[in-house]
Amino acid sequence: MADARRFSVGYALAAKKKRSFIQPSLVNLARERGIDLVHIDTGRPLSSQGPFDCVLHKLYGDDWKAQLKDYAAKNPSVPIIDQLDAIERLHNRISMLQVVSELEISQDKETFGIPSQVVVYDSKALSDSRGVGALRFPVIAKPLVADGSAKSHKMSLVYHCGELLKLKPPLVLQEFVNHGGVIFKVYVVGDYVKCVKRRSLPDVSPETLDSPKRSFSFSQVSNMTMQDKSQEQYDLSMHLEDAEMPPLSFVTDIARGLRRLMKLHLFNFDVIRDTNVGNHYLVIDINYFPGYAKMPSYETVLTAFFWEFVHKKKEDGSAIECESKETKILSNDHFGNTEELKNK
Ligand SMILES: Nc1ncnc2c1ncn2[C@@H]1O[C@H](COP(=O)(O)OP(=O)(O)OP(=O)(O)O)[C@@H](O)[C@H]1O
Ligand SMILES: O=P(O)(O)O[C@H]1[C@H](O)[C@@H](O)[C@H](OP(=O)(O)O)[C@@H](OP(=O)(O)O)[C@H]1O
Ligand SMILES: [Mg+2]
Ligand SMILES: [Mg+2]
Repeated sequence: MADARRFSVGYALAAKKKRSFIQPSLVNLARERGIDLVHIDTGRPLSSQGPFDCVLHKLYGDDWKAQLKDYAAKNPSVPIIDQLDAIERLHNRISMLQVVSELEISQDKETFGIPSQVVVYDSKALSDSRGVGALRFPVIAKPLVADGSAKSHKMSLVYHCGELLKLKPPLVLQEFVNHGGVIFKVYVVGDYVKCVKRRSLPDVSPETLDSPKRSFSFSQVSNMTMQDKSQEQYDLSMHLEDAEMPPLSFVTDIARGLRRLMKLHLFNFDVIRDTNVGNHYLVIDINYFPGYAKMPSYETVLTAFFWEFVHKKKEDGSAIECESKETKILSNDHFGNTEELKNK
């Protein structure tokens, strides 16, 4: 007999995130599968809302943290996607990438790592060449904190060390790695992994480095929408269409390893392929609860994820842990088709 029980997934999201993620197509598909997506009003105590079968959230600030902790203490059987301390690791661009070096994955044909980087806490270190260490220019200066603000996405590509003095710490100086102007974004939703291509910064030639070129600022280059014609031109010149994807098994291994170490269900990471090496990949960014609406078939994938989550809870009678033994794993092939792999 069909399961007539309905489930309620409470979501606490900033207005912009709500607009992009809570699309009618997702709400309707989830509803058809017996799952109601319910807005959480952060102006009222969380504990007075619900009941929920699980809580989904991406908000910053002490008030929300206190609300969620209070709710979790009063409702220990309601799973929270994801835990605050696990998410917080991604709010600092140093701790965010440390986890990559903890991955234990055999590296045969393809290898991976992170770019060389240093953290700079005060301006004095920028005028002292020891502060910059052995970094090779150009470097990308990234705000240390990744807290979802527009400021935290404002980066600078710096060609010469004299230009560093203009920057405002705390920041991370990360070696810029030539990667053919194409970035791979790997979306993770529980056990589901999807890799897509996006445009990125063009390579920097040795001639450019020899010229007195000035640093420049940019923000969220992979999401940039240029005027149609220039966008087309740019993608053509970068051979975006032709760029070879990294092997799916390789990115999936990294994704599953990161998921297990970080104890997170919802994130994406950015990977570039070092053009000088060819089969060496660098993880440069990890984002909690990214823009899933940009992922193909996001409604199907997210609905399946919620379904698994609430049913798992129902079967066990308890909140599920990140490392629980899942019997049904959603996977995807190179063509983006979703398939179910049983008892993997
Ligand atoms: N080390 C690097 N070498 C080459 N290009 C880089 C490097 N780091 C970042 N980039 C380029 O800069 C862009 C922004 O960097 P990053 O992804 O760290 O910023 P972000 O604001 O956190 O991005 P997102 O919008 O994905 O959260 C990347 O998408 C890529 O195009
Ligand atoms: O708003 P903050 O907390 O900074 O998070 C952003 C992430 O950093 C980005 O990675 C998301 O874009 P992508 O899904 O293209 O990576 C981006 O997606 P969005 O702009 O579609 O919401 C955001 O999720
Ligand atoms: Mg990024
Ligand atoms: Mg980011």
